[in-house]
Amino acid sequence: MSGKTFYSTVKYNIINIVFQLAKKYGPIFSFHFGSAKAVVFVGYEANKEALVNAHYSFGDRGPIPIADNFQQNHGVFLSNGEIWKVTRRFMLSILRDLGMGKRPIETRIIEELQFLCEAIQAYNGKPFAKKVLYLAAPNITFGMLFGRRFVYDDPTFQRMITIMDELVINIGTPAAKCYNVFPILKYFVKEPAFVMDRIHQLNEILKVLFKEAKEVKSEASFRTYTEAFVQKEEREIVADEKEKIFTERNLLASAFDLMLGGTETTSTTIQWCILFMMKYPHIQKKAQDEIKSVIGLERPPRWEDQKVLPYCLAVAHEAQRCANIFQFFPHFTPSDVHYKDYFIPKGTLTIPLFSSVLNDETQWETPNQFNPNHFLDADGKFVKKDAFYAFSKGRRVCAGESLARMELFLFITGLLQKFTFTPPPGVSTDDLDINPVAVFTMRPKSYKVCATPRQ
Ligand code: HEM
Repeated sequence: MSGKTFYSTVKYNIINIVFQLAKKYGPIFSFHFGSAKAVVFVGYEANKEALVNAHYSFGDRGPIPIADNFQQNHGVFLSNGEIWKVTRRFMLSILRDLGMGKRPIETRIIEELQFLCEAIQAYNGKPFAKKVLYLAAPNITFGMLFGRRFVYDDPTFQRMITIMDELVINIGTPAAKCYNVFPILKYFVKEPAFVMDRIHQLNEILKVLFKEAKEVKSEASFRTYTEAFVQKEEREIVADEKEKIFTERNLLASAFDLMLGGTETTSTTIQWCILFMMKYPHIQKKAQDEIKSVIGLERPPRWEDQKVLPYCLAVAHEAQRCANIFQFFPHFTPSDVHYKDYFIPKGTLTIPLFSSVLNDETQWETPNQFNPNHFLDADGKFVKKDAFYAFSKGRRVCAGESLARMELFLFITGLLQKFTFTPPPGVSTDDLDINPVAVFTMRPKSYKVCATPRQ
């Protein structure tokens, strides 16, 4: 357990404010959000009730105008109704067919881990920026979309990463957040136009990559999400269905969802984890000792090793809990709801506050500390925690959860197997800043890290 309090150092901590409000008004309360009313769910019990037990009542996606401008009720993240239902079902089944959470993707992740280790090794123990830790996860998603990986300095790869980065920053600026509440501000805020421009650029790149991928002949019925989607599109045209769902518009929108879901989230969590490992070297050492004694330093970790590496698995989960990259995601009531003693009208914005569950003191022994023991029993065995809401729960639960879990365990364990991570010379563990930067996600601030190969 770390001696330092995690959240005592986090300035402007909205969660603490919300907990104070919940103490005064109860775990479900409303406030005015621009001209609209929003209902907030605070803590484990309230969120479980809303997201799991009453998931149909609170299962629509709430509006995020800056992103709705380009998704226009397509894809999965930001859509509702029939298009969401059909596209989500299709996405989940294709990702499963492509091996999400199973051996084919495991093999791909382990291969990508070697490339990441080589990129880190090239710094020869000298400091490198956290950006390097961002490079591996996108290639897993890109493989599912385009059927290939990219070398890290490939200009198209770099351009896609840069665009995603610019989008994540610009969707989350204070001005963009104001625009989301008051869309009338569109004439005064630069972000909506900037975001649309980058989406346009990204779509042009995607179209070229889809075309290139189509030219590769393969025996399999489909090799990528894109191929499976286009086959569906062709069948829909033949069947002449009126409400077409498998359109190019929806392909671009759902590919964007996979890119955002599959790059920013996992990569940012890896960056957080390495920061925590530098900050709490005794925890890093304990994880490394476990790896050395159980699988050694040569054979890459496998997914089934999670059963014999409980401490590493706990570190990956605790990194996610403390990183808390999505504090909440807006939901919406699809119809009038009579819930407990409340009447919540159709179309009300509801905010399940994941952070309030991940920091709920009734569920976590030391919610404000980085403490892998949260996920271990007295015998050191891994325990699943129902209050682990990093991926949300219920109807809108993250569509890439099993992929993300596998990536995080394998990348984090594989990195700790090969390297010891320390702050650059002249920087102490106390100097390491674990306050987040709030963009669309909660990111760690810029940092540099040294990686020393383990013998
Ligand atoms: C550390 C990694 C990840 C975290 C923490 C994460 C977290 C989340 C959260 C909190 C939501 C919103 C749920 C809600 O509205 O209640 C979400 C939705 C989603 N995620 Fe993830 N995610 C991760 C990785 C991924 C990956 C790897 C993919 C796909 C390859 C993905 C695809 C999606 C999609 C498509 C949705 C929209 C689901 C819907 O609205 O029906 N995510 N994720």
